[in-house]
Order: sequence, then C-alpha cells, then structure tokens
Amino acid sequence: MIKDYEFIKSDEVPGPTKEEIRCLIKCKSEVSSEDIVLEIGCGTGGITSTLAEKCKEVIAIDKNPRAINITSQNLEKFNLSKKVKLIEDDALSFLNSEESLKYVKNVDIAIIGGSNNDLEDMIDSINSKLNKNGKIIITAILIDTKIQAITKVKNSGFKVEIVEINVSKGKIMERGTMMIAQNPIAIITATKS
Ligand SMILES: C[S@@+](CC[C@H](N)C(=O)[O-])C[C@H]1O[C@@H](n2cnc3c(N)ncnc32)[C@H](O)[C@@H]1O
Repeated sequence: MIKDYEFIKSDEVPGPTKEEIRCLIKCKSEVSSEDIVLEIGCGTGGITSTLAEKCKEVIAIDKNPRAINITSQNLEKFNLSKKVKLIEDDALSFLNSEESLKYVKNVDIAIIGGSNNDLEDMIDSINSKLNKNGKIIITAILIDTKIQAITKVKNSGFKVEIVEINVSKGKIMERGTMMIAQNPIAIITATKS
C-alpha cells in the first residue's frame, strides 16, 4: 500500500484519501487483475493509484485541471501511468457524451469521491455502464451525501453495505503517544445484482 507521505501533494487539490480508507476501499471493492475501474473525482490520485496497482485499467475523471496534473505526476512516480486513462471534464457531462463510449463501458468497479450536486444522475449513468455484480463505491463525508447515496442505490435495486470509519492515528512524542482523530467517512458499497 502506498503511504500517504509518498504522494506528491498540492494545497489546491484535495487528497490523497488516507491510507486506512484506501485499504478499506481496496478490500471492499474486491478488485482483481481483470477489473476495469472508473473513478469520479481522482483528486491527488490516491485511490486511482491504489487500485491501479492491482486492476487491469483505471479511467479517472476530474473536472479540476490541477487534480489531473497532480494525479498524472503521482502515476508517473509510482510507475502506473500506462494503466490509467486520465480525463479532465465534468464527470456527468463526460459520461453522457459520445466520447465516453470509447473509454467507459463494461465497468467492474466505479468509485465516486466527488460529485457536486449530480450524485443521483451520476449513479444512473454509471449503472448503465456497470457489469452484472459490478460495484459502485461512494465515499462521503457530508451527512446529506450519505443519505442521498444510500437512498439512490437502494431504490435502484443495488445490494447496499455502509460502513462509517473513525480513524485515529498515533503521533509518537517524547512523553507519550497522542491519538489524532481524522474526519469520520462513510464507505457505501452498492453491488449490482
Ligand atoms: C475529495 S477529492 C478526491 C480525492 C481522491 N480520492 C484522492 O485519493 O486523491 C474529490 C475530487 O472530486 C472532483 N469532483 C467533484 N465533482 C466533480 C464532478 N462533477 N466531475 C469531476 N470531478 C469532480 C474534485 O475536483 C476533487 O478533485
């Protein structure tokens, strides 16, 4: 697993998703060497890099050119560039475009880490390109996003699992170890039946 400190970072781009959360996403996704992964909102490239180490191919989309740039630098650093197609665009516009048909079809795993106000439409669009038994994994910090995501995937007929993770990481100091809490984050895993 790539460590958080190994990623090239930028103040203008969120991420990388913390190592413990990336571990869980990798585990919950059950990613294999045959899988085609779609990531919406690649940010710094934390999840893209983690899954690219194992899967066949990642199509990673971000509307922020700086995110695409920093993800590209990280993929280069970890020697994963060949496995990843980077797309700079608004995810929903891209998924609904003709061009997307060239790259996004028969998806096995889709990760949604950024969606603005388009989450429900995004889930519909991804669902139309998702293989049977494929998974959509949504990471959410806002309570509102969690509720919206769970309601949508449940009503769309997916099998749904949700875990909320509260990680505290030890900071070792001279006089003892202090546990530093990270933001709670929900991982919603929706499996297509
Ligand atoms: C929290 S960051 C993801 C961090 C990433 N998982 C990582 O490990 O580095 C969310 C990203 O989603 C992107 N984003 C938000 N809404 C989007 C949309 N509609 N289309 C494409 N990208 C979007 C943002 O630009 C941002 O870079």
